[in-house]
Amino acid sequence: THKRTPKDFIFGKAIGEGSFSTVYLAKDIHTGKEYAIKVCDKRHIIKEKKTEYVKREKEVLNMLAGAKHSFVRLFCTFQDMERLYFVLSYAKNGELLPYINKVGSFDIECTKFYSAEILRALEYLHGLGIIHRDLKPENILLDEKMHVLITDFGSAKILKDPEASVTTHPATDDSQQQQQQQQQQQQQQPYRRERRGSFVGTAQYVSPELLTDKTSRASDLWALGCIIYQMVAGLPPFRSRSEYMIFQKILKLEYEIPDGFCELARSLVSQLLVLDPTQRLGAQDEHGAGYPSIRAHPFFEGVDFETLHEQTPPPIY
Ligand SMILES: NC(=O)Nc1ccc2c(c1)=C(Cc1cc(-c3cccc(C(=O)NCCN4CCCCC4)c3)c[nH]1)C(=O)N=2
Repeated sequence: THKRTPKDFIFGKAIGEGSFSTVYLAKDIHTGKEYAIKVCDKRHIIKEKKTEYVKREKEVLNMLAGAKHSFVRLFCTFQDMERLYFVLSYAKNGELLPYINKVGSFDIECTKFYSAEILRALEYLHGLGIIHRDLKPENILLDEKMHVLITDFGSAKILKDPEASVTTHPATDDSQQQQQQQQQQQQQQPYRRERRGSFVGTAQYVSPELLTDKTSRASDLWALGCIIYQMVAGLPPFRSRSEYMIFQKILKLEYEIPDGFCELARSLVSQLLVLDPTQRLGAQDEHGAGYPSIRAHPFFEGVDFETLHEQTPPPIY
């Protein structure tokens, strides 16, 4: 097939906004197929010193080419003078977040199903030595049949030695960190520390170690805990009017379980929202062998993890 250009597509509405990109619904003129095309402005990426993030996203998407489901696929890339184009899967039902907001909170069957689909995706991702690092309901998409497609790997980390459970970065001094955090508050941007190799995702889902410069696959397990909490309660566990206040609550593990919160979900969430990443449920499971200790939690009683993708997702109402 010849190298595509923007002229091969009819661009429709914007369906997503990344920090350095806009995602458009687009139709391939030749096949009529719909895609999501992520368009990145070259000048902005260079100015913000984010070329590494764009390269990393393409590298991870290529590593995921063998995954049969659970992740958006990268079909092709091309560029023109001003922009880079990533032709990605179009997830017809969009992000998980509007569904949580629409129904207020998920019932237990929905929470179990979608938590299990996200866990299966993390097992595959971590099995390849990839940490997502910005997992949140906006990056969990739903395909035409309402199955999960994980997206946005711009913040991902590829562990060189997947056996290494934690990688560390030289910590910045507090004053520099606080100053940067105050800067971030004004911008209300996803909190990314502007230092070589260091970043964090989005405040509400950031694990404590991401704030103290240590990255591990357990960071995604923390985000999973936050997302399960949010499916049950309707809101994320750590909330405040500023990102800095959210970080303080995370580091103090300051969150509440509302009345009526399902006891089994509370038990699972409390074993994932653990400050020490090595003590989180699943953190001690053997690398590359999935998360048997999370699957075994009573919350997932009755879930058949091996046939999730063949199952009809429970209705969200
Ligand atoms: N940062 C990223 O990588 N972002 C990406 C990447 C790939 C990608 C991506 C984002 C996609 C986002 C997306 C957004 C949408 C969408 C946008 C606006 C509206 C809708 C929509 O109305 N969906 C119907 C379901 N709604 C949901 C909420 C309740 C009412 C009914 C979908 C569909 N797909 C996508 O399909 N593929």
